[in-house]
Amino acid sequence: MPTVQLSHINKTYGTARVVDDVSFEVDGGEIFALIGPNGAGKSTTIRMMMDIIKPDSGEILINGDHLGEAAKNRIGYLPEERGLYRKLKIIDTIVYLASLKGADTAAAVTRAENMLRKFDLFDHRFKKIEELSKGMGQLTQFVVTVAHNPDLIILDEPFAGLDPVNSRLLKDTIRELRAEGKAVILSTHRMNEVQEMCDRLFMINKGRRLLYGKLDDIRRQYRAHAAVVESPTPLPENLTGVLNRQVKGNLTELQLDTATSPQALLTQLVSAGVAVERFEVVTPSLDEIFVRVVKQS
Ligand SMILES: Nc1ncnc2c1ncn2[C@@H]1O[C@H](COP(=O)(O)OP(=O)(O)OP(=O)(O)O)[C@@H](O)[C@H]1O
Repeated sequence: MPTVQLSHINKTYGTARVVDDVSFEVDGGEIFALIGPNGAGKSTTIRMMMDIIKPDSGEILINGDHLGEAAKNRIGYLPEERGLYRKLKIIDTIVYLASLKGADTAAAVTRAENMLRKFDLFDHRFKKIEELSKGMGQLTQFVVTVAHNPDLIILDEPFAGLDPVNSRLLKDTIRELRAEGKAVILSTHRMNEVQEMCDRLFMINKGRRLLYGKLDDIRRQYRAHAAVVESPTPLPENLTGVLNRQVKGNLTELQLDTATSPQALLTQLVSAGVAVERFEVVTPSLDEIFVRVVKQS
């Protein structure tokens, strides 16, 4: 059973349909990206998953259940606008919020303390939130988000403002949560992070689905008819199907016509006796796919 399942969700503000027939599901043990340009409908979709606002129509199920209190307690949400009570100590914040979620507070504290150790925040656990730096506050809020051991973890721009070391620590921790079987939804504008972290994605624009599927499948689908060849000797001039070539040292990037597959090019190179040291089909980055797909829509 999927951890979260959205079926045919619609939301209209005034006359604007800001979420239009959106359906997707996220399973335990995966990191799922919810991406799209500004104003696409991501936050509205997340707010509906959190039951902060209601969809006009459609269904949202958490572990197969409708969004009641029990189902909502299975969610951990890190909002983009961070907000913890500034006068409260880290440890008290964790206890308070875990108890609000109906969790065993002792278990939540143990879980949180282990994470605080990882983030080098354990010695700060009796500090007030207002005494923390921005990055420390952000990591603390992440710990608070997952302390009650939720099944579904929704993270809105979780890496914003973190230094490279903390960013890596947080990435590792998110991967560990995936390994524990959690469903993680990552909403971000940083495509390199999606490419690095996520198994599947949903791209929304103007409330509608643009892309939905496995990251690898999507990147393969948008592969260009191009290949990069590394060879110590220049490539033959008379290769069939090559529209354009760019040479940089031992590397040559070849643009192919639509009738010529990269495999056919490789066969030609091998039969011409070229010493191919590396051969790579050019796969666009998610960033390039994002720009292309949004422009087309
Ligand atoms: N409370 C509201 N009342 C009216 N319109 C709203 C409301 N909330 C959001 N919208 C509109 O819904 C659309 C989607 O907004 P949403 O915040 O979901 O986008 P987003 O994808 O999260 O964008 P961003 O990446 O900029 O955060 C926008 O056109 C926005 O103006």
